[in-house]
Amino acid sequence: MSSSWGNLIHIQIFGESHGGGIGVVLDGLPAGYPIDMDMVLLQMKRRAPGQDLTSTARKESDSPEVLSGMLDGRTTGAPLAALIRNKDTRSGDYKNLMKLPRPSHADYTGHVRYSGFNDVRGGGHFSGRLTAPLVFAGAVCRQILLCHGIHIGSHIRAIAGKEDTPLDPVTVDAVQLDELSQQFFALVDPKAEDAMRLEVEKARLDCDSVGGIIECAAVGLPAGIGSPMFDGMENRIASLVMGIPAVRGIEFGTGFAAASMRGSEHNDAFVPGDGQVRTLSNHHGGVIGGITSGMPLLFRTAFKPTASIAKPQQTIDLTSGKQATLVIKGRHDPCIVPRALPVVEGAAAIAILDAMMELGKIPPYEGGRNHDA
Ligand SMILES: Cc1cc2nc3c(=O)[nH]c(=O)nc-3n(C[C@H](O)[C@H](O)[C@H](O)COP(=O)(O)O)c2cc1C
Ligand SMILES: C=C(O[C@@H]1CC(C(=O)O)=C[C@@H](OP(=O)(O)O)[C@H]1O)C(=O)O
Repeated sequence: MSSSWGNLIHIQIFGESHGGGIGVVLDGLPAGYPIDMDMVLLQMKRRAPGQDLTSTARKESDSPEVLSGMLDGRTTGAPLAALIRNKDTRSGDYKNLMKLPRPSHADYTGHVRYSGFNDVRGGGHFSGRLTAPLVFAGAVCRQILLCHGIHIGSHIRAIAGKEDTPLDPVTVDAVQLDELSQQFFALVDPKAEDAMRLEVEKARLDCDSVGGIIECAAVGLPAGIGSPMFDGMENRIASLVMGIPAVRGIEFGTGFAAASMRGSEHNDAFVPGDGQVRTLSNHHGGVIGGITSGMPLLFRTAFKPTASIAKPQQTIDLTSGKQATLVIKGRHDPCIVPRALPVVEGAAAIAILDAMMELGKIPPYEGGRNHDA
């Protein structure tokens, strides 16, 4: 399976939802950077299952065991490997799904692609659970970026059509993003929470699910990071974000709405700023020609409603080829969005760090260690 990514930072994610564990190997990290494990654990906790009624009831502590690549709280430059054990598996819930694939989950396509040998339990390697190691990798990368003044945060832009106030693409700053990136149900306007939760709860009680949108931003990024065509900043972020299970789309800046604007409306006028060129508006979302402009980088990600719902559904019996009725048992997120916030932020951090390293913008920590000093 193809679960490796990166040019300079290379990540390899392994494991299955109901196997012994899941994990990540992060290769190519710069040496000497301090990693605060409490900050890593905070991000792991934001994503962990079993939080509240918006999430699956499966309980996992998601504490990563760091096997290599760190010494005395700093990166050593060797591959950083982390293992997260699976504990609360209930594989009996998946017995009928071996032959009755869930509509909109990967049971059927996985069955065809891997000749029926794929592990369906808990979604196997397709599971949202595999985003735990992605969050670990992202939490490490974002701390390296923080040493260079780059801050990343996100909020729930919408759930089931109930909207939060958008981030201001021009004035969004480090303080706002740092605050958002510590919260579970992160919102710009906390008043939006009740209406969103109500939609999730209504869907849950209806044996159904809902989707939503996450808006993510990064500030402090210098201008000039990225490349044209196939290696642009958008391409790199999108390739990781689209790898997050249940993601259906991503748009940068004004995104699809740009299609119905005039050039005179959409163009962002250049103005002199504090020692750097800025733009008056930020429809471009911080990236032009695949290269960062120095303005806040901003994108939105659409999540579909969770596939596994408790309502009876129509499917095919893979053994007989006949139509069948499926009733899914088990513990599922009625809405994936709240737990996906640190996943999206982590994906952005990995992509940005990789792009910066490629241009030699991430030096060894403080120029390296002098053991004689
Ligand atoms: C954090 C997270 C939790 C998820 N939880 C569930 C879940 O409980 N039930 C489910 O059917 N899908 C869940 N998903 C989504 C599925 O894993 C995903 O829809 C499936 O693997 C098919 O992939 P695709 O939607 O990207 O095509 C979750 C995804 C994420 C990111
Ligand atoms: C375990 C997690 O989420 C799981 C993601 C998931 C899926 O199909 O993606 C299905 C459920 O698995 P299970 O049936 O084993 O409870 C979720 O609980 C996690 O995010 O850590």
